[in-house]
Amino acid sequence: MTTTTTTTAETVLDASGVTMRFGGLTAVRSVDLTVNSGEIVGLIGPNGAGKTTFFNCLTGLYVPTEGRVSYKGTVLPPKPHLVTQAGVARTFQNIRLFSNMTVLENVLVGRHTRTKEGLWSALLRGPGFKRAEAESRERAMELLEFTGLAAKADHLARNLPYGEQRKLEIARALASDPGLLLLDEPTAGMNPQETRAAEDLIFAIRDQGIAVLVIEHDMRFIFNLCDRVACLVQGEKLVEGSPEVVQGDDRVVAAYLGTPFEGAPGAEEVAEVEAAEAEAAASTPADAVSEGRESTTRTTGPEKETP
Ligand SMILES: Nc1ncnc2c1ncn2[C@@H]1O[C@H](COP(=O)(O)OP(=O)(O)OP(=O)(O)O)[C@@H](O)[C@H]1O
Repeated sequence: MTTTTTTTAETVLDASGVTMRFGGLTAVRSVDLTVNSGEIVGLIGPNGAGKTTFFNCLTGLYVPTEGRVSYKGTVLPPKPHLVTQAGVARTFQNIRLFSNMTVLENVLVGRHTRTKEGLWSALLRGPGFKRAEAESRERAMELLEFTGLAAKADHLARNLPYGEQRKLEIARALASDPGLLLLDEPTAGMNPQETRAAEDLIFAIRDQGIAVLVIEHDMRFIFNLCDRVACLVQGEKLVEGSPEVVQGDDRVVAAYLGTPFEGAPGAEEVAEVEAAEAEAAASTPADAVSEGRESTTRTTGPEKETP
């Protein structure tokens, strides 16, 4: 496995031995991944490889069966709001906006982890609350400027075109002032122009000092954007390295095409099943005829006539 490590940068995210099982299914198996300050790291892999499950383990939505996730040297608590408070924000594969709230209100919701005013202050609307509210609005408007949505601050979220809804999700995530932003398929459903704009936005986010971990299926986007890319296959990290290294790795191509290769995650199990099936197929016809029953393993060809 090829690994590129930046030793001088601060480690922002350190996921170590993360495993997530759902009953008998191991969706993520012993995955290690770091993200350093100033980096954009990509997470790729075929459908069902475990990418979103891994994100859910990082953000407290799932409690990993095994493993540990640290942010800037501190182990993250397995509760989404505490993870956000610690400095890790995320967007979702399926857009999760408050569709009947305005664009500005959506960003203000994302701001709540950074406001200190409590319930009584909010109910009494005292000077502390008003000051905090004004600051939140100012910050939210800054973020809308940054993401190019300021002109639509008063529009209902549901009336935004799809690409802008994705941007709004990012603005809302940024409202919690994260040090690490996790993006789950940020360009899904976007046209090429919107995808290019999303790329520029993510570069700008990185330039503001926020490390980024991004899941994407658009390979051109990911290889253009990322400093480092990790490829998951059947829950295991198969390859990690620079975009050039990952792009040129035959195992990654094979994994996407579904071609089996030596050492592939799950390949041993597949080989065992295939061997057992071959053995059964070789022995079953004679047995089946002598015992007067049909083979259940054979799927093609007519039954052979016995003289
Ligand atoms: N809550 C759950 N309960 C049971 N199985 C789950 C659950 N969440 C995910 N899985 C399974 O875990 C595996 C990994 O799914 P996951 O959604 O993480 O893959 P992915 O790489 O994000 O896929 P995609 O690219 O299609 O979004 C799949 O087999 C999926 O069916």
